[in-house]
Amino acid sequence: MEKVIELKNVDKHFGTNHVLNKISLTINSGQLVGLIGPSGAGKSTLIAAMLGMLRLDGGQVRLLNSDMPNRSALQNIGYMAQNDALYGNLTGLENLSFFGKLMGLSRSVLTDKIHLVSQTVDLQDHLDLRVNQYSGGMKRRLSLAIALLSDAPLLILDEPTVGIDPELRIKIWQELDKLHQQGKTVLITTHVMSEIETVDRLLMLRDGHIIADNTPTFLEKQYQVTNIESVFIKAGERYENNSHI
Ligand SMILES: Nc1ncnc2c1ncn2[C@@H]1O[C@H](COP(=O)(O)OP(=O)(O)OP(=O)(O)O)[C@@H](O)[C@H]1O
Repeated sequence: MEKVIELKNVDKHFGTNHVLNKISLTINSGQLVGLIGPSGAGKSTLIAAMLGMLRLDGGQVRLLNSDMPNRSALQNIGYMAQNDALYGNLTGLENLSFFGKLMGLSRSVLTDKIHLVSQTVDLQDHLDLRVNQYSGGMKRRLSLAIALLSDAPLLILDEPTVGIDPELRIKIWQELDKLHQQGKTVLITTHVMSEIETVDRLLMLRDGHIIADNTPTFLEKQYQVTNIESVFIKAGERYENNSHI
């Protein structure tokens, strides 16, 4: 199986804060991977490290067979950051067109894709509104739509469902499942534990370490609980108890 993301001993401090502690990790092609951890655990930092957007204190990252940082490798990734990078003075449609053209999509492909992704995130009726008139949730949805525009084999989505209503969240997960079934690799962070039950693999980050890495079913059995929220709590408690011995 092809390695899509490979981290070896990735290390990062912010001052005295050891955010990534020699993390080694491989994600294979076609996996749907959930990344969870308490607020401030370093999930966004880990993603930035994967994308080569961060100066590391140590370690190496390979992404889609390129050593990172590598600007051209980023063209093969649909990335959604936690902070929306949108043009407020442009409409939703103009934002989608702008980013689609940057991705090199032809006019006809772009028209079809915009139609598809704006329905996925339920923004089809708001595409002519300027983005600075969008609500926070609408901006998140537009950012997700932009990440879904490309046909990239790898999607990295940092908190795509924050501020999004439950019904639409289900629709978005259906779309992610579809992309997963098409063979795409998807890495997603979330605070919504219930939505992460269906991933192939769950990574739990705490104190700069991956403290759990397995299927949700395996982890629920291991911690003798019936949901991921309880795994999250128990794995955290076990880690805290062991780290203070
Ligand atoms: N540029 C930076 N300079 C200094 N500290 C930073 C910087 N970026 C992140 N940090 C710190 O690194 C730690 C990890 O931050 P990060 O944003 O990666 O966490 P997270 O797990 O994504 O959190 P959340 O779930 O709240 O989004 C936090 O303590 C944060 O304050």
